[in-house]
Amino acid sequence: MIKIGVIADDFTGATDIASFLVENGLSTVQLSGVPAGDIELNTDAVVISLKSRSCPTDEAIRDSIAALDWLKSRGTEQVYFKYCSTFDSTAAGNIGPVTDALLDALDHDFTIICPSLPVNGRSVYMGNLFVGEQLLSESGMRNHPVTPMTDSNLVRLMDAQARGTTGLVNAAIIDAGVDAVKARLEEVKAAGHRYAVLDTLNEAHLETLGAAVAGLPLVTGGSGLALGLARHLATSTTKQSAAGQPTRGKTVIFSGSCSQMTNAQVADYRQHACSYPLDVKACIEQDDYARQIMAWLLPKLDNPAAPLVFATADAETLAQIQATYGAERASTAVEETFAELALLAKQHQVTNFIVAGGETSSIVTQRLGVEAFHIGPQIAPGVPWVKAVDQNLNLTLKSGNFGQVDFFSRALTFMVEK
Ligand SMILES: Nc1ncnc2c1ncn2[C@@H]1O[C@H](COP(=O)(O)OP(=O)(O)O)[C@@H](O)[C@H]1O
Ligand SMILES: O=C(O)[C@@H](O)C(=O)COP(=O)(O)O
Repeated sequence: MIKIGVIADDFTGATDIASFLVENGLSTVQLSGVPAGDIELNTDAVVISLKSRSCPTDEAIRDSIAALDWLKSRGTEQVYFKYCSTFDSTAAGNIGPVTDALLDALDHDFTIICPSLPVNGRSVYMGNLFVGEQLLSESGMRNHPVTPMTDSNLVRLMDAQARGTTGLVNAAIIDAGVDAVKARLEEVKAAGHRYAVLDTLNEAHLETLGAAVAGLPLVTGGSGLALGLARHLATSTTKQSAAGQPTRGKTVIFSGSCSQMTNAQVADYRQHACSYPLDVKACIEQDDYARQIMAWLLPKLDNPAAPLVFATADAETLAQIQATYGAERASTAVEETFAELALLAKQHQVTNFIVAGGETSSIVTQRLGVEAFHIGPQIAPGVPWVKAVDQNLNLTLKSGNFGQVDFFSRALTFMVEK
């Protein structure tokens, strides 16, 4: 029986939530999409990684329902739809429609919306999402290449995207404890709302919420709530991360995120290692571009400071590129170049991949053909090493916004001899 079955809308988000489940005592396996064949699993939690955040809505629904069917066939007690802690969604919005489709398929009519992750500065107050001290709409997320966020109000965002209406459980009620939250959820439901946004300011709130929503068939949110649920469900406090320990091998770093944090991380790492700036024009126009980059990488694969290939650009440069080539054309070409490069690197015996960016990580992992991961130690909150179950591959899938400034150097220090 799976205690928590997570459907994650991208791969970095999936490793993020898997790492919080593991850190808080639940054994967890992460799957790359819905497994095609039979797979033997004996874990408390399963996280299915999809690439459904910014694809067309009907595809996102189809993939999420396939994941749900698989989880139901395994006897999952609670389903968790994991999206970004910054509520990343396109103007048409996949979070609302996928939530509605999951509720329908579970024959249920109520769920909660909880994107917060206080340890990484994502909090919700009176239904408004903050990144550090800034409203979401005033943070770097307003310049995201694929899902720019220009509204911070979760009630408004849900009302625009989803079928039903949204109520609020505010911070004062959460301070009052588990019973007060349960009573308020009943009130929100009785008022005819289909969703309740949960304020969250700190870890104590997550623990209260974890206990209060433990019985709901479907919960939705970022990875923070997983901490609360895992602490409520786990029978031991031991971290379950030994199976994902990375071993030493040829290593590359790919950065496809344009977040402010990844820009700072790339600038920091470039001082210590060889780096290759991706040329977006060449990604679009040159069929053999990935091979050219592989030729540059080849003599550097055993460097103690692993070589870095980056598309990461600041907001102004990105805007110029998007104006020249179109946002979708540019991002698709960049993603495809990283995917081809990953496959070439694997053919040249690279076993360790450190990848920054959710969309980038999703396509790289899919192209490497990994079916399932063990979750290893956390390099930063929400960013663990993961180890392929079925091949000799160690990966770090870093959310664009997460990690310390020296994240790439830190990640390299975790590898041990086989
Ligand atoms: N220089 C660039 N020009 C255009 N698009 C880019 C550039 N660098 C990255 N991208 C695209 O931006 C998107 C970044 O998304 P993602 O990888 O999910 O990062 P994050 O985790 O920051 O959201 C990807 O589709 C990537 O291909
Ligand atoms: O919840 C989060 O912030 C992350 O887990 C996440 O979803 C990462 O997405 P990207 O920022 O696109 O890497």
